Amino acid sequence: MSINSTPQVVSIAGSDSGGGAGLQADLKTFQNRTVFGMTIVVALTAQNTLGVQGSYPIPTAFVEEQFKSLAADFKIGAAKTGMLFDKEHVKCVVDNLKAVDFGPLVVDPVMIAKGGHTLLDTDAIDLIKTDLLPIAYVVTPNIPEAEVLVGYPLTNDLEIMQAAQDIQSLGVKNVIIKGGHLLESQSRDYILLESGERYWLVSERLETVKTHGTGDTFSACIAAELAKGQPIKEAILTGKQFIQGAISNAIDVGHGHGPTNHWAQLEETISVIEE
Ligand SMILES: Nc1ncnc2c1ncn2[C@@H]1O[C@H](COP(=O)(O)OP(=O)(O)OP(=O)(O)O)[C@@H](O)[C@H]1O
Ligand SMILES: Cc1ncc(CO)c(N)n1
Repeated sequence: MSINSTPQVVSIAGSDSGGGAGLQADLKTFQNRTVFGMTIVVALTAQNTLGVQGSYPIPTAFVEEQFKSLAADFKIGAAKTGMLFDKEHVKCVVDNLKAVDFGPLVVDPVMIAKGGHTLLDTDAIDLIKTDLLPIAYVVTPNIPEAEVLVGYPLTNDLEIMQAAQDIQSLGVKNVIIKGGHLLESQSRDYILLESGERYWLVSERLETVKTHGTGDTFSACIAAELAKGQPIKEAILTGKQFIQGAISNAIDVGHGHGPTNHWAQLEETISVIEE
């Protein structure tokens, strides 16, 4: 009888046919970080480095069937969510997560693709706040997503720090507000942990258009490290080191906002700045 001792992780998200974001980015990241990766497909997109040409939901009954298949066989040590499509799918994912033990949950509250295509109906946002975040261990909004979650603009550090606290008060234990959208010479992510510890993770901002799927790759790496039993602070640092390595060692595919390099190594030049 198997004791399922190899670290296992699942991504509950949408497929990116272009391979740089969504489930494909997650699986590539899991492979790099040497955890066994699985998927629960919530939606499909026709997508490339130029944008999202179309999207299509998987029937919720079939999303549920995938949950049941995995729960019946594997010992999943961590999970992440990405593109959840609409309210009905958020509810399905929440109900199913409550019925299984997939370990700590990383929620990447994916809303809009970098090219502007909607990946989550806006009327699903309330349910993310009231039902998904209370069962999440970590949430990783970018600045626009954090603004939607808190309902006010984030224009300076103080507002970002306040937003992290307001998001934590929705019930999620650890909050990371990603600074990839801040136009500064540094790329700074703000972290508020369950313990109350708060700090910025700072790296050199890389001048590139090849940032398709950065958020997915970052959160997938955190989920992979949690599945291996890493404490949250180490898992987040590894996520930042991995995304820095994946952006800086560029690959050349597609004609638009190219994907990151999922076979890159960790880039260790990250500073931790206590608040
Ligand atoms: N140009 C860059 N140089 C260095 N780090 C970056 C850059 N862009 C993003 N990052 C880092 O990548 C991670 C993801 O941040 P970002 O804000 O881009 O996520 P996102 O908008 O959710 O991405 P996506 O929607 O493409 O998945 C963060 O750790 C951020 O600091
Ligand atoms: C399927 C999918 N999930 C997430 C993102 C956000 O990067 C994307 N572009 N596509």
